Amino acid sequence: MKESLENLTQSTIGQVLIEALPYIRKFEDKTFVIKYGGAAMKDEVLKDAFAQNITLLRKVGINVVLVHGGGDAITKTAEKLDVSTQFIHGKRVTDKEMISIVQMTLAGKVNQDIVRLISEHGAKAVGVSGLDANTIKAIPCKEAASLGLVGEIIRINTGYLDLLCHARLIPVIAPIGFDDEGNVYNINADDAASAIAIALKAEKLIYVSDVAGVYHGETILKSVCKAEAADLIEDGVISGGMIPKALSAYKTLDGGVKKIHLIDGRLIHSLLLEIFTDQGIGTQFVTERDSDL
Ligand SMILES: Nc1ncnc2c1ncn2[C@@H]1O[C@H](COP(=O)(O)OP(=O)(O)O)[C@@H](O)[C@H]1O
Ligand SMILES: CC(=O)N[C@@H](CCC(=O)OP(=O)(O)O)C(=O)O
Repeated sequence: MKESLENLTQSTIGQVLIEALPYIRKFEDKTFVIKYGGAAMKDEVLKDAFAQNITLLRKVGINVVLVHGGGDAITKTAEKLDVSTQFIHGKRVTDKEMISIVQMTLAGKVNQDIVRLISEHGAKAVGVSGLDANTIKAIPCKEAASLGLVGEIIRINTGYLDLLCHARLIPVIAPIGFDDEGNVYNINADDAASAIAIALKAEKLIYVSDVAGVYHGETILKSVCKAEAADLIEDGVISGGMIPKALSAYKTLDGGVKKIHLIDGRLIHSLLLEIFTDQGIGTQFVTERDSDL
């Protein structure tokens, strides 16, 4: 009995690996932008598994570009320094003192921790702050009067990111931007991932977050089109942090990226399941109902 169960397990494992083959062939040399956030950035086991997943994607020939968040880490650093934090519609009010904290936390600590973890698993990651090689050029966002130094991206230096990808390195990008006047801007990580995916003409943008997908009541929507999302936002079904995520997803679709997924970072190996299995997981954002699935 034990032997047959072992056989069954082996055959299942074999089946899963074989299922991955067409995807590995299809995605070789394609660019995937991954927005890394939520529990997969905090829990030690999930962090480790995520770094393994990223390493595997790179090793099978996918150009992986990571854009990380770190909102909680910024808030914690600010608290330690006795600086209070305020958000307006999900975006942090950022004055001169806060932008130093953002830069220090994202580019100095969060970014380098991710680079180290990926390197431990055998891929080579390069930390990229948006200021490095002029990667993220920004202007003050439309709400600058209330938000301060929060930026809207106007240009991505794709040359530098392409160079890293061609060298089979993994860019790990901290979402801060610069302008010609020497200002540094705090940029929402979902917005940064969107702009980078469009600029790199990515095959996919994947948001790794803390939910199983977009919920409508108890149901996880397998896909959600632009018109439905607008209704769900209007009805308050999509709220809070999901609003900027959904809006940035449709902006990315409009910018030419065809596949945008939201997956559950609390589920171990969710990235591999999404990319390399037939069923996929989470929610796909699509332009029109039943398109692009
Ligand atoms: N309809 C919805 N489906 C799923 N999550 C939703 C929905 N409406 C609001 N949310 C909230 O959006 C959050 C995800 O946004 P956010 O916390 O900003 O993610 P991240 O930190 O990964 O960028 C979820 O944890 C959930 O609380
Ligand atoms: C303007 C703005 O709000 N920037 C974000 C940048 C980090 C981020 O987006 O992190 P998460 O993805 O973890 O939320 C912030 O200061 O928190």
